[in-house]
Amino acid sequence: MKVLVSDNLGEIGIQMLQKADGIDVDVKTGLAPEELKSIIGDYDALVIRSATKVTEDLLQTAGRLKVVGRAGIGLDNVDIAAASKRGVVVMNTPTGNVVTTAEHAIAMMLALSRNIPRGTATLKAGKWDKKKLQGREIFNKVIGVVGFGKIGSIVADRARGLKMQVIVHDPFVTPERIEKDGFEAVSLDELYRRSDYITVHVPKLKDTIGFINRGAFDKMKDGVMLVNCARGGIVNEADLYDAMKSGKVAGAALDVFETEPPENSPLFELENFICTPHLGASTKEAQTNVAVAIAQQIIDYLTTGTIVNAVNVPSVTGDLLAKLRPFLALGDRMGCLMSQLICGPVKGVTIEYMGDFQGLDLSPVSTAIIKGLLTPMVKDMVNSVNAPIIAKDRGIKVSETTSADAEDYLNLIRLTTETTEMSVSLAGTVFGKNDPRIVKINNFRLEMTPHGHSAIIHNLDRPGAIGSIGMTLGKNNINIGRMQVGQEQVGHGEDGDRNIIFLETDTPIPPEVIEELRNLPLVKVVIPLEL
Ligand SMILES: NC(=O)c1ccc[n+]([C@@H]2O[C@H](COP(=O)([O-])OP(=O)(O)OC[C@H]3O[C@@H](n4cnc5c(N)ncnc54)[C@H](O)[C@@H]3O)[C@@H](O)[C@H]2O)c1
Ligand SMILES: O=C(O)[C@H](O)COP(=O)(O)O
Repeated sequence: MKVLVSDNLGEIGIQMLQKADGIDVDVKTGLAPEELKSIIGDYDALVIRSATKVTEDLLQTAGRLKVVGRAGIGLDNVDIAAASKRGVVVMNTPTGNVVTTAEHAIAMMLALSRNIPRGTATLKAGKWDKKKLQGREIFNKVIGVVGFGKIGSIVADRARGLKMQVIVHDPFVTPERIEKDGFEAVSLDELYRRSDYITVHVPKLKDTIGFINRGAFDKMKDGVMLVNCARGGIVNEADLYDAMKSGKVAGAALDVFETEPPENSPLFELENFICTPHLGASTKEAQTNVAVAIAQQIIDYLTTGTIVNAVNVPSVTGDLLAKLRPFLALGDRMGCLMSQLICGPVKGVTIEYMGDFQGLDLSPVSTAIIKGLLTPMVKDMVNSVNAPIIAKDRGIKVSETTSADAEDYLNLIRLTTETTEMSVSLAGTVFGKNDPRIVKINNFRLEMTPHGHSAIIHNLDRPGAIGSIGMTLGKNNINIGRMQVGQEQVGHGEDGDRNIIFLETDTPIPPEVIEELRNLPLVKVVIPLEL
């Protein structure tokens, strides 16, 4: 496995990757997009921060790429939809730099309030501007925190420690939750109206781009101070300039910009504007945290398939993976078997989880089923990242249910597929700890270990039927490794007059032998299977 580190990653992360068995690491930072494009085809994993742009164009040439690991939080520089379509897992490290970034927001607020950057610059320039640089206390001032996620909630907590009055706006967090943490939840308009300081900690989304704009500034208190250590573009820089010029905003501190690095920003000419070059996460501690986290996540994914902190596929930790593995294997095989039993375009899939699954999150199992079902249709294009997307693109409606009743089993997964031509249902279970079995196909009960070369044969339940099948295979030199016979249920547990025979053979059954079997008088249906 080859890993390319294309942005500055803490040395400890590079060392971890270098020490990992079976992993080769190249560190090539500052590459131009064309240079990166020319080499990305050699790599299984790409480790980035915010500088490398992972575009659709780049991904098109990244034939081997399995995972993009972001040492940090923001993924604005990654085309996640394009990565998902190509089956590339995108992971980040959502917690490693949150304390550091929250501290940066607090530092910006204090630096702004006490004119620290100007004090430093003027003094170094030989001036003693003591009179001009009078600041303001933050004690008892109102700070409005916009976005009460990981960073916003730490900022709120630190501001409380500084004896500020903290008000919070986050439409996706209940007021009860905000109040439980001891803060006042308010509407955005109220936050604008009451705050002496406003600090922004929201992601850059369709709804948050430019949402601190002229209209927002108009609603703010005169003399407000603004801090943005979240993402460039959340604050409209042209409107901020006007609001500062007019005196509405007494000071602003930006760590992030609409364009990074910003070129000739008019804000730079304003004395009460301070800034840092996207330094929010840049402390030794945070960079160690995110480097260690991403290196471990990449190693785990490449060596054991464990997925942690992926944004485009459910996280499956090693522990959970160990418990889920038998069900993942069963789900994948059930999907694969189903794809060979149906004909016609698939309209919908219903997955029923019945019985005891020890409280496990089964969404990865559903993805494994869909992947198994789609694999024969789209081959290598499908994997556990893009399976749900491909199903959706094909108009396949997937529904899941759970219930306590698992018939005679401890746990049972029933998969029903509706195509334009038929409806097929099959059920599987895990025996013991790790033994997947198919136990029902439509109304036929059986006990099938789903792997290898096999065939399903429907025959009339008459003397000589099974013998004729065995003879035909023997005559053609095909050894039966295992044979199971089940009976059709016609209702209330009664058996019908058809058998279903499941055969495992040592070698595939050639098409001409399948035809021979189909021509036997008591045989009705022969379906060859490769599982
Ligand atoms: N400057 C840096 O170096 C740096 C470092 C780390 C993170 N960040 C950025 O900081 C921001 C916050 O990161 P986080 O880890 O706290 O994210 P998070 O996902 O934990 O929290 C974001 C919060 O914003 C809320 N939110 C979403 N839309 C909102 C809206 N319209 N109004 C109010 N609240 C809204 C969400 O409900 C959520 O609680 C992100 O933009 C992230 O990219 C910057
Ligand atoms: O999203 C983040 O983690 C921060 O913006 C930090 O970005 P950086 O890793 O490029 O400093």
